[in-house]
Amino acid sequence: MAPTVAVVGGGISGLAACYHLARGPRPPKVLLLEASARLGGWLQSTRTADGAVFEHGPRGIRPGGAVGADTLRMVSELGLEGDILPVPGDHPASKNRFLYAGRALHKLPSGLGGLLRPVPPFSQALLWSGVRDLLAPAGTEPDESVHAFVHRRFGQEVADIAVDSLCRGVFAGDCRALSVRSCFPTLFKAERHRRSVLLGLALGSGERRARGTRGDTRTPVPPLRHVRTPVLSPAGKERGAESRLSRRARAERWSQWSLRGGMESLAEALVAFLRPRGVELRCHAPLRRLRRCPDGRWQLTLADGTMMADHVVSALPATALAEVLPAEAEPLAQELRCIPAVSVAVVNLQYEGVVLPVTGFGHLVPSSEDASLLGIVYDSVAFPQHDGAGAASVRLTVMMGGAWFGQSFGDPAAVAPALLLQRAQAAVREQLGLEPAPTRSIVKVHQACIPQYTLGHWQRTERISRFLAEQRLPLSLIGASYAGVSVNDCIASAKAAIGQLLGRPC
Ligand SMILES: Cc1cc2nc3c(=O)[nH]c(=O)nc-3n(C[C@H](O)[C@H](O)[C@H](O)COP(=O)(O)OP(=O)(O)OC[C@H]3O[C@@H](n4cnc5c(N)ncnc54)[C@H](O)[C@@H]3O)c2cc1C
Ligand SMILES: C=Cc1c2[nH]c(c1C)Cc1[nH]c(c(CCC(=O)O)c1C)Cc1[nH]c(c(C)c1CCC(=O)O)Cc1[nH]c(c(C)c1C=C)C2
Repeated sequence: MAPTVAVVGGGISGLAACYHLARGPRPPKVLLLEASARLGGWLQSTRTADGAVFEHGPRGIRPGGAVGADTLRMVSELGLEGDILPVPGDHPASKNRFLYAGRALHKLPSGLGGLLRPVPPFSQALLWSGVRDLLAPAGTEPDESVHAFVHRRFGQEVADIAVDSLCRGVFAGDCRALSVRSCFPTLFKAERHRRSVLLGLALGSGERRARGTRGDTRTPVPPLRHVRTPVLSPAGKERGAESRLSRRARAERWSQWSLRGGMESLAEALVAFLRPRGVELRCHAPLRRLRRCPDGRWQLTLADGTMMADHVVSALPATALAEVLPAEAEPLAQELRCIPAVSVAVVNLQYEGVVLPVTGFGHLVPSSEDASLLGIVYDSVAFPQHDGAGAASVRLTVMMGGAWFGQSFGDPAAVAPALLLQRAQAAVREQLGLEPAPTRSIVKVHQACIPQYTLGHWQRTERISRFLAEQRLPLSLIGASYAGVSVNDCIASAKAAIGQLLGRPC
């Protein structure tokens, strides 16, 4: 009888794991368990009757690198090629990003000219920060906060303004708490291998090729029928032939892409792929308890009974997995509880008859300017196809809270949506000068939605890997909590884990 694999968590990581389990020859029996009423996790798009699309989670995926190419290959195989909305390299949303600092918008410098002269909000030419990096000795610490690392290599202003904002625009996090080794492994390795970050980025880190993108904790795993060995998978880098879509993305220098029906259509296409292949997809099915049976299989306790599985792939947030582990896995649960996640308020706004003062991807706000307001995405610039029918509209997404949610708004479970809407509208008035009231607004509070790789995260994931290996648990850990929060990283971690489980690259 084919072994049973239970995938727990129906976000993009869990769905991608099912996809790789189902598409090979002689697939195991696959069951996906999702606690909520829908599949897709943070991939959430609202489609309105007039054809507009509002993203409440990810809105753009990067095509570059091995992981970006792998996602595009999957998108092609799912038949979504015709739905792709690319943002080419010469588009304003690719070229222009802004910072709101000193109560004004500033375009982030690009090109040589922007580096040679002082460009506000920076008081000196960024060239000098580059020179500093080329001359500074290499660091010796095994990990450092992102802020400390950038301060040491590029100086205080770059750390306080540029990198503070970058960490808010990717992790909704505080660069003084986040780990450079885990959040920006390319920068960390560039310094380690070439002494200078810029040299490392220009020449490549000089590492041997076959390593994961974010960590190096991969454990070799025998094929599924023999599996009693654990997996904590970093985003995998094994490459197949480049897809036509990926070649096109490279030729047209896409900075990001979306889908005509919004990012949620990626989850829907995966569901449509999985159902006819016999994968059982169960919503309203929260996993309550995992227990190891004497024969080595797992017993999964659900709200309405129990089931057995030979292998469990956890695509849950780390803290959710910690809640269901058996008592004998308490050392693992303790590590998992130390991987926190921050909450983000996402407010979508649509305006009619207004013009943005600048055109670009959006702007970020350094924490020193306004800790509570992370940034504003100008959605209608990158993806006007999502504006819907009718008058030309401006669609914006205001993101608030993150690592500063508690101090700014209190408990995310109790905050009033009206307060968030008011704060978002005030920010749009103040920072973009749009005075009229929006014609449409949607407020969402995403609790614990972006994991934070804090200082020492790499040691935590190593200890987790070691525990899984020593205990020989038939358990794979994938998802945003471990080795990259981007959609690409989540899909790549699923692919790597299933490749190890099946004993062949996916
Ligand atoms: C506001 C926002 C903007 C973002 N923007 C971008 C972007 O532009 N580009 C990009 O690449 N990435 C972006 N990301 C990051 C990316 O979207 C996420 O990291 C990714 O979607 C996480 O997917 P996941 O499957 O690992 O986790 P999740 O989506 O969190 O899925 C986990 C699933 O597990 C379920 N679950 C929890 N407990 C249980 C249980 N006990 N039993 C069963 N099921 C359970 C949950 O209901 C959920 O569906 C953004 C994220 C957010 C929140
Ligand atoms: C203001 C808050 C946020 C915005 N987006 C996110 C948050 C928390 C989440 C997010 N954004 C990106 C990723 C994926 C990272 C990856 O490795 O692909 C995630 C999880 C993409 C991204 N967005 C910005 C940057 C610099 C990046 C990194 C990749 C890239 O260069 O494209 C900038 C940015 N994000 C937001 C705004 C308003 C903004 C402005 C310039 C929203």
